[in-house]
Amino acid sequence: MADKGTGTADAVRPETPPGDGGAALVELRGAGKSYGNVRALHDVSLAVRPGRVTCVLGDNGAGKSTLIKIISGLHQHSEGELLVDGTAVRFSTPREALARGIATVYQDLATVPLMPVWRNFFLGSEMTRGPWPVRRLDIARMKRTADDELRNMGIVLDDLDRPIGTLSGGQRQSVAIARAVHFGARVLILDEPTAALGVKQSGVVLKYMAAARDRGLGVIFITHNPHHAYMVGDHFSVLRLGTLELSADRGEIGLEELTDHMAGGVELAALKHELAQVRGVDVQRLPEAEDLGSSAPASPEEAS
Ligand SMILES: Nc1ncnc2c1ncn2[C@@H]1O[C@H](COP(=O)(O)OP(=O)(O)OP(=O)(O)O)[C@@H](O)[C@H]1O
Repeated sequence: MADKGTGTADAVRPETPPGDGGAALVELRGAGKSYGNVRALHDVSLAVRPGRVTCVLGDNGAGKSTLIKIISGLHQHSEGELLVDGTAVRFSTPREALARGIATVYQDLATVPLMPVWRNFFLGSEMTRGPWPVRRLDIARMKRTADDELRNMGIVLDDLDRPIGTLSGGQRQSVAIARAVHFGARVLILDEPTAALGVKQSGVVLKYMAAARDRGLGVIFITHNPHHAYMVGDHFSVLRLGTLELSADRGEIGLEELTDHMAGGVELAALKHELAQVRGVDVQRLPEAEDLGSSAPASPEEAS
């Protein structure tokens, strides 16, 4: 199929998956969710395997948020099954999902901008020393551990005392990924981590997403950008109006075809056909489907 090997994609995403897939960490089987009489998700099946990036793509309203809310314990599915390590579960709270190693990094990141990087790294799980009642924060150990963990992921920040709000969006996302890895995530859900970022910063985040995958995590990458998905993805699930429109492994689909499956390809062709009937509209000047997605991320050289 077309366009399997763009140079940039190969650089971030090696052709041979680092993990063989293995048994699914998390699986949806015919899962669905209705909000009152709005059916947001219907009959969706998806497997998240260790050492692999599973991309969930879809346009606005496709059901991406609903899907991650089910897996992360914010909402319960109203049809089908959610399995963790092969056993059917029904989470009541995000804490229950976290206890099973399912961590979610949301776009807003829930950080405290004025606090230092190391403090945000441990927010809510601070290290302490000394016996009660003279127990104190173990600042030196937290700084050292945060530095080690960030370096292990290849993230080098010159000063961990900097307020996290002064880091770039890509760096903040990267810190959040390293944090989830440190606190034992086995499944990492990333909710549109590149949506608000420019080309270079998107490349940075994709690089650390690949690093988490290389450490054996199962990564769920939510995005509406097929270019970003194709840089790191091992599997692609495209949602449309709440149902699974495509489910394909990397070897089964090229970037061009993936882009066509996203809103844009088929609709644009139909729209062009309609517009061709309207006087004064030059359909030849309309963009092609692939031009509609936001720009592809930087090459890793540029991104590093
Ligand atoms: N709490 C809710 N109550 C009623 N309807 C909802 C609720 N949350 C989502 N929906 C509806 O479910 C459908 C899927 O929404 P969802 O937010 O999962 O899509 P999405 O792919 O994440 O979209 P976006 O990219 O715009 O965030 C939409 O039609 C939406 O209006």
